[in-house]
Amino acid sequence: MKQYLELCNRIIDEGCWIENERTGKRCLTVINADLVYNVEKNEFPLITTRKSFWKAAIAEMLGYIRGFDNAADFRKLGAKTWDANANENQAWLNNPHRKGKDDMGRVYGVQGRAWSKPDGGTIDQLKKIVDNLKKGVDDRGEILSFYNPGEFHMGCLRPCMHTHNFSLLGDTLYLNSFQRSCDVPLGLNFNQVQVFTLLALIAQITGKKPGQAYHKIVNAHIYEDQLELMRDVQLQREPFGPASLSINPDIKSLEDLETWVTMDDFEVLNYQHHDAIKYPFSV
Ligand SMILES: Nc1nc(=O)c2c([nH]1)NC[C@@H]1CN(c3ccc(C(=O)N[C@@H](CCC(=O)O)C(=O)O)cc3)CN21
Ligand SMILES: O=c1ccn([C@H]2C[C@H](O)[C@@H](COP(=O)(O)O)O2)c(=O)[nH]1
Repeated sequence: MKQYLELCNRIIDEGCWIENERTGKRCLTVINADLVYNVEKNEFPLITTRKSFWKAAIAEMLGYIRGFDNAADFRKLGAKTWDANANENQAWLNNPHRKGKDDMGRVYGVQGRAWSKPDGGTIDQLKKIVDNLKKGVDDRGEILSFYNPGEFHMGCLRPCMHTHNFSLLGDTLYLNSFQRSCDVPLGLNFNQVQVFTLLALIAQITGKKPGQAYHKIVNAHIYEDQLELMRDVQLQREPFGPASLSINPDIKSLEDLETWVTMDDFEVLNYQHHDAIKYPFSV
């Protein structure tokens, strides 16, 4: 929580106002933030100065693991977060690659599970990582990348958290996650949960101990219509102590994650929080 508050305060104290063409809004922006989550000690990085809808964040991550390309599939798991980008952005609605209502195109998990090869066929990046880690192998290239510039025109949004790089030191699994663009009031609340949970889950299904997750953010911003709520409401609240995450121990394989796992398999313990805040969302 401390590192989240420090980043919010830094944006407010030192941020630069930058015009964003895609959304038509101004963003108060800083460059570079490094957040660390202690997964080993189960210090779940949940925001306490407002209610966090952490189940939707985990549902989103599970959808990426499953390679979903459709906002309706995310909704069924419990995340409405892709509805707007799939159905309300004019540039995407006009895009000939859009396959109809709720289609997101070749984004995130599609790249993670079915990266197209130039000579035909696809690459399942996640399966290769899980298979290697299970065998105790870290080839120094255990990288899950959603960032495929050759297919940006076939998706509704370029991935923000675009790369997850796993590392094994003995029996301990580490994760470095890279994010190019971060909506700090809305997105980061989700992204922190996702980085933590991704390491916890991959460690669990590969039989490794989770260590630290390192989350690097490049462009961290607050949209102009979110600033007042952040500065005058959320940042005026006293944070509560940390929560922890409990994951169903019966989840043992990538196939389990792909088939029967639901949000009922996740529980948060000791979550004390202030009231929800409804931040404006920019499509
Ligand atoms: N401008 C913008 N910010 C983002 O954070 C973002 C995007 N666009 N586009 C792609 C995804 C979608 N994400 C989202 C979308 C919506 C919420 C959101 O509305 N959260 C609310 C309520 C969540 C709920 O009820 O489940 C929140 O209070 O956190 C969060 C993240 C993160 N990403
Ligand atoms: O996981 C996510 C996904 C998206 N965001 C935010 C960051 C930006 O505010 C927008 C994406 O806009 P771009 O013009 O493509 O940078 O969505 C996030 O914080 N986390």
